[in-house]
Amino acid sequence: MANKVAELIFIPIPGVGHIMSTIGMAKVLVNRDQRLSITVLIISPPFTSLALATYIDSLAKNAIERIRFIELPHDESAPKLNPKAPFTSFREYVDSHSKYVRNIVADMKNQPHFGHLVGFVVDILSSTMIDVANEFNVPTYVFFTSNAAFLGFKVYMETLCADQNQDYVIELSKAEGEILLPSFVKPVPTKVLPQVYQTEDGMDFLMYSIRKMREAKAILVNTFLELETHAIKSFSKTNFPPVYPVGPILNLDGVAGKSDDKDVITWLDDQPPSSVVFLCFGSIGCFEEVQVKEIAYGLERSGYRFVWSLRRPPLATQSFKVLPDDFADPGAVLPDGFLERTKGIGKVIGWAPQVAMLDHPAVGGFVSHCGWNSMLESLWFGVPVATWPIYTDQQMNAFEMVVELGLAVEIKMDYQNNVFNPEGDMVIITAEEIERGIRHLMVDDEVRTKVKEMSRLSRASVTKGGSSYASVGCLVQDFTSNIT
Ligand SMILES: O=c1ccn([C@@H]2O[C@H](COP(=O)(O)OP(=O)(O)O[C@H]3O[C@H](CO)[C@@H](O)[C@H](O)[C@H]3O)[C@@H](O)[C@H]2O)c(=O)[nH]1
Repeated sequence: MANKVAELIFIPIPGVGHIMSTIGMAKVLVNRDQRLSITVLIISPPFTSLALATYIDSLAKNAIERIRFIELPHDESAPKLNPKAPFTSFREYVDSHSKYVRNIVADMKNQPHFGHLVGFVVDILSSTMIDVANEFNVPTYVFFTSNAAFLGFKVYMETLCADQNQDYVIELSKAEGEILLPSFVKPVPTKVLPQVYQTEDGMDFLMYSIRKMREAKAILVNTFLELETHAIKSFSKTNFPPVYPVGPILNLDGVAGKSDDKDVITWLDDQPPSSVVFLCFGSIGCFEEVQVKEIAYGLERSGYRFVWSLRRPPLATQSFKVLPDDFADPGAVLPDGFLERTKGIGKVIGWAPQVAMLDHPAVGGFVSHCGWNSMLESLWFGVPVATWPIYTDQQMNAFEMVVELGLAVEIKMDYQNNVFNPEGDMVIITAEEIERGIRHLMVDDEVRTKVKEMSRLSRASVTKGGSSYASVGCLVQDFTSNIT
């Protein structure tokens, strides 16, 4: 009886943008085939994040059939995050949990109700767990939470490093101009390449993780063929493991925030259709006070109704130990009288019920940091985006959305802020640029029409007969092929 069940071990990393879609992937799989059973091992976060803690808490409260969650012990002796080597230290932190993974899986395998272990599904940031999967003689699959074009960039950089040396590649990516990447049709300006990979730490991580990914049996990417046709096809010319576009994988239940979440939805109920601009910068995005004020002026001048999710940066002394949180009093950083003057037309909130807001007919435009989940959510609900990327993949996502695919308008594509890059130059986007971007966002019918069409395609891709539906079918077949 037991061997009729195919068991998978999922190891997401503790970050809102990663864990939610990885668990979303698990849900898609168990809903697709009832012979699948999944254990998700939750690594305790090495930083304080209310949003993440709330999400992890919610997992224990809302049981999902055939998915069990196991929180790994919080290990005080685990390596600490080092702001000077964020990638390497985060990887080491995650890797130090291998011993718990090994023990838990060995234990589960001894239990009578446990089925047939068929594989591990890991994140790029937990790719060392491939070694643990090997100890159990099962293959590993990587679930890549960003997009195919960005994955293509990483693979290309790793290939270049194998041909040249790492320092040469870092210098190349810093040089002004454009670079041809196999996963993009258009030349990519080097100014949108992630600064985090222009350091030894970033490049070491990139090299390590892509090499590890080469050991995987397949790569699952949270994207769909109709959106990233070129990028997805570009992998067929490489010797990278097979890439399966399985998305969009969305968490349509949203991430519960505070109890007053409902107020903003009630407020939206009273606004005209497509009249409200929604500003939100993901689970980590935040700005210095001087930039906050420019946003406020830009919004006010645009005259549009708005909902603005404004988050407080961590204190410098808390660097990497605490993630952005809601302001106790946002008025303290906003221009004098701003909240009073905009009372009738706008709302400043903390953590936003983003999915419910994008689904609301009153929301007509989304100013976003271009985190990949936010991009997929905006496309799903057909809400056009104005791009304001902050770090990692976001500048390239903005370029892909605006230039490569024509599915967004630009406020900025190459912005990086000081909160996460204290040694970089302080760049301020002015109120004029913000006002211009918002006006463009709210009146550009061409982009709006394209986004609506992509919304239709994104929904079609995950329904029976769709491209991602077919990819998931192939994977399920693979997972279940050895059970009787
Ligand atoms: O106030 C908020 C802010 C965020 N969200 C949700 O949180 C998720 C945020 O995900 P994403 O848009 O991808 O942003 P990040 O949290 O910044 O995600 C990280 O992970 C992504 C996937 O790898 C990357 O693309 C990003 O650059 C990286 O920062 C989305 O589902 C949002 O709906 C809310 O519900 N309310």
